[in-house]
Amino acid sequence: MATDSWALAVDEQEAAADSISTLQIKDTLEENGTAGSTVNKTEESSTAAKSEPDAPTKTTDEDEKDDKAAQSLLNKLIRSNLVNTTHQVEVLQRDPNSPLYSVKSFEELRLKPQLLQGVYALGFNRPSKIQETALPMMLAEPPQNLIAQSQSGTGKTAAFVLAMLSHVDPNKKYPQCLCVSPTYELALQTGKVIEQMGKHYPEVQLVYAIRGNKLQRGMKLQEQIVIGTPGTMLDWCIKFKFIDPKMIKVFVLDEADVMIATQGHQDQSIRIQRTLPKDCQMLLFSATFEESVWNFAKRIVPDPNIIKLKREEETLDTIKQYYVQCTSKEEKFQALCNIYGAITIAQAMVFCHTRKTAGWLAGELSREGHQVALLSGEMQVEQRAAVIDRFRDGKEKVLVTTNVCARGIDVEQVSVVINFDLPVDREGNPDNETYLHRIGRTGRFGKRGLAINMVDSKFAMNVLTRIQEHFNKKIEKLDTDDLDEIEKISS
Ligand SMILES: Nc1ncnc2c1ncn2[C@@H]1O[C@H](COP(=O)(O)OP(=O)(O)OP(=O)(O)O)[C@@H](O)[C@H]1O
Repeated sequence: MATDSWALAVDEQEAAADSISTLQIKDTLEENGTAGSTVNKTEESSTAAKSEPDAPTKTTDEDEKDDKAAQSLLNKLIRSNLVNTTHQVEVLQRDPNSPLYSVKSFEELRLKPQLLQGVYALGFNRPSKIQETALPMMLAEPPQNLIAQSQSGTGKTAAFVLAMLSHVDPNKKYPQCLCVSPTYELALQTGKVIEQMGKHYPEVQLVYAIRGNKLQRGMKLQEQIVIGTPGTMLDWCIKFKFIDPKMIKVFVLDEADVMIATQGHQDQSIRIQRTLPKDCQMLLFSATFEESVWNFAKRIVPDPNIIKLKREEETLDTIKQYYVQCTSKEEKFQALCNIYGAITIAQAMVFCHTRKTAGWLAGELSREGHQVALLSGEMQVEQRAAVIDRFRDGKEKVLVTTNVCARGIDVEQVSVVINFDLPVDREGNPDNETYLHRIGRTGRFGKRGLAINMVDSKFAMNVLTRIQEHFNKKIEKLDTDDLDEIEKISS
């Protein structure tokens, strides 16, 4: 296929994606004026969050698009620290005979002093678990390829940013590192980390290869690091030749699991990769590692070392589970009020099936005098981040949300989870995984948690029974008209 025809196809694809969404980025996110960033922000929009502010209230979870990119951005926006992890690192070396290095301090990595200063300025005292093993591999000579998987917030971004900054030659004024991110906003977030970590290394410059950042035809980029989305990056390499791919030393593909969720991104990334020299270091990161991600990773990264951080098994062992039998949503609301009247609940998350129910319930609860936060799919990502942030700070005591909206978001201090509606999939079958994930968050770190399920129909009772069977754990019946009985559950 001629270069121009596929580039046109990419353009059309991106334009179509852009027209769906209208995410506004807060000023704080757009402060990218430093380190030579040449970004034209006026034309940007994104596929990260498909918000529909004027759309009528939808009634099914189906409408609440499980948008991985939005979720990932949300987690980044609200996170101020490393995720607490006791996970084990699993390492698969390309050459099992070569010694495996891991470092316990940043000094051991012999970083450039400007970069060490940047690391400390960010408040990092020591490498995170994934960084302990990944950094020596990434900084090794000759460079090693790496596929790394660990949950969000474990320090992957900081690790590859440090690797890119370490590998560039600031005296050479052309691109040497390419970093591909699934969306404009995620690229911007990574760019921010590059700017912060490279704060004391101003000779290294960064440019954003994103739609709307229009460069003059025929120009050659002078910045050493280019970060962007696959379509534009590909154009800049092949169609416009702003970048000479043959000079690239490090290629990073971030958020591979999000990347493959967008049609076309996979092909574009592979096409970029094919233009790079054989000895270019290929690094791929992903929060999850299902088969599709793995297949993609293998095509992008030849002869990889592989690092995996195992996710902690969620368990229902430390959680007391109850159900309350009702006949309507009004009765469920009353039961909820009774529970609140009888026991002191530090913070609770209440899950509803639809946005409509969530909105209604939040309204009723605040009329009862509760400090309620509502997290809903129609909110823009940044509004959602603000809501979670306030809840995490304890400004609100109850967070009402829908399952889709809150998936993958960790609020660890919650002591009670209430399933106002039980989680079901689109066919109406019990969604055991979501149940475990919702409930599992209450019993973290050995603390005892409490989960209360509201049942208002034969259908819901059947779902509950199947959940019980699946986990082989009894869910006790709770009579919410009996205050003594409710009091007992909190002891
Ligand atoms: N060694 C470290 N010490 C302290 N904080 C760190 C360290 N490494 C990273 N962090 C901080 O922890 C948070 C998560 O790190 P980072 O964004 O690199 O994780 P991630 O695995 O890339 O997550 P995501 O997949 O969501 O991007 C950030 O706020 C980052 O500044």
